[in-house]
Amino acid sequence: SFGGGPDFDPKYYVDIPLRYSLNETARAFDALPRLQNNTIPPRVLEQFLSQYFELADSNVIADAPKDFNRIPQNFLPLVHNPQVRKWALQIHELWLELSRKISPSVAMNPNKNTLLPLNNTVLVPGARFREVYYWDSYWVIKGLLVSGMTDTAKGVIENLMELAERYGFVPNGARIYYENRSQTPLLSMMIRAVYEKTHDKALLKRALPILLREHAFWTSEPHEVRVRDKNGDEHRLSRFWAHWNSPRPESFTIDTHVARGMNKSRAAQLYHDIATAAESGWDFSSRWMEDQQNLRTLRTSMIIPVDLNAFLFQMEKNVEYFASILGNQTIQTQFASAASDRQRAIQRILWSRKRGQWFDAWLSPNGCSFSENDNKTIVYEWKQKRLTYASNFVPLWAGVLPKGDPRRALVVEALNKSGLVLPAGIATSLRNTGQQWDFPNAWAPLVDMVIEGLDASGIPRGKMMAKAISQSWIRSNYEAYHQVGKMLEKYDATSCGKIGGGGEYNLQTGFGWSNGVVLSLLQKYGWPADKPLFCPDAL
Ligand SMILES: OC[C@H]1O[C@H](O[C@H]2O[C@H](CO)[C@@H](O)[C@H](O)[C@H]2O)[C@H](O)[C@@H](O)[C@@H]1O
Repeated sequence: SFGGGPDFDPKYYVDIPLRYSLNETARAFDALPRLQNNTIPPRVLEQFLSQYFELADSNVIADAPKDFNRIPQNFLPLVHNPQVRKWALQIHELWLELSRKISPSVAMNPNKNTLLPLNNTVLVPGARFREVYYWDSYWVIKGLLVSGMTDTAKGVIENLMELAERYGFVPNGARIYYENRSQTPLLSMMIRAVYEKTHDKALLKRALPILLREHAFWTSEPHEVRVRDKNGDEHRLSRFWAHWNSPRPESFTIDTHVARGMNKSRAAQLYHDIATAAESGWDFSSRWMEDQQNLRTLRTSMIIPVDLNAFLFQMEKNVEYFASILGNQTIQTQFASAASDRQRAIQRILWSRKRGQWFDAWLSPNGCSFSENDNKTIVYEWKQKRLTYASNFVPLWAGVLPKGDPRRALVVEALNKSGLVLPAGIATSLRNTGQQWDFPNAWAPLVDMVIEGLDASGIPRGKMMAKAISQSWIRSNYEAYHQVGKMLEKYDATSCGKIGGGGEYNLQTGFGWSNGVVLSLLQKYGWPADKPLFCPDAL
């Protein structure tokens, strides 16, 4: 509905293509009649929209990828239960609903579209998310590989690489209003997933210079910061940082409401921390707030996040690996050393042996000195904020602790006792703030990283936990699918089949990463013929 009702979504309006030129549209808008309080009557505005704007999806074309087969060859060989197979095939079929080609009109008329042109098939998350998203694509690719759609997966990577060539980083999503920030950097993991399936060296050759550029983006100021450990040794770690200090166009009305009553410079700082939270993928969460219930106290850009640094460690290891395959010794050595520096920094700054997990470090805006190596660079003071979030366990997945390291057992135990492991997956945090990246929501990407981390830990208890979490997650997704008829963006970890909620927009359906995670977990663990799929209490 238009005019600020419960279903009003500002993103819808910034996504519609213009029918005429920007100038012509602006002139017509300025000429609209206003009420005494300078607002435009809703009906006049609606008429203006239908006259001057195209339909929302008129710049994309539904696409059936060539490598899609209704029954893929060798599909889920370990799934023996017919009910599970039937559902998995329904999920597989959803790739058709989420596949789009960008209309040539987008490249021809960039000023009439906020959508960015892309040459290959685009896989969107679903519903309001009508464009490709950076970190979502990793779990979409995992699912596409299970579906035997390797060429489509390569096309998704090629799209992201084209964006990275254009901007020097992969933007949050393929819209012009996402150009000011990136998102959780998982491009190297996507490339590794496809390489492990195809052994396609040409892909690695094409990707290597792009990954070097992406790495430089995350390891230069303002993303990179310097800190000293207790012994006085200096380390470099990274943070999220959007180049934006206005309301997000896709959430304009929401952001201006959050910043109401603030002076200009305080509001600009808040808008920056809002966009920075969007770069983290955790928009929004108590994780970034000074006062955990108050969005107005976001400090995202002054936090060194555990997960970001774990992802960058993984990127460094992947580049080292790709360079070794391509026979590029210089890069191999350079990235081996970057990875070991980051591993040391993560352990010295973010690790807590006592708590068996890693915590985000909060930078002090006032307490800082200058680097001894170069007396212009700031070295921040910092403090770990010891709160429980699913992100505290991402380094286990990223392999920050080497194989056989006894600290892995501490992490498994800490996760087991954390309160995050619930009957229907992994809660994002322990705090219910009404924000979507908090309790009780459980998100497919976090659940997948926790499961994969536990499974790879080499600790028998961790392996058992991984399997049990996978089963409860699949059951919960199925139960919700059975009720709603759709795959969802997020679920509620407290009860099997319960749907997620909270946040600034309504619960979305589709849904790329949820589909990818169910398929990849079914590929990994299978499902015996006699194991029931419904929630335990529904049996
Ligand atoms: O429109 C509000 C915000 O929506 C996006 O964030 C959420 O959806 C993404 C797509 O599934 C997901 O990647 C992200 O983790 C979610 O929080 C978008 O990424 C934000 O930039 C945007 O402001």
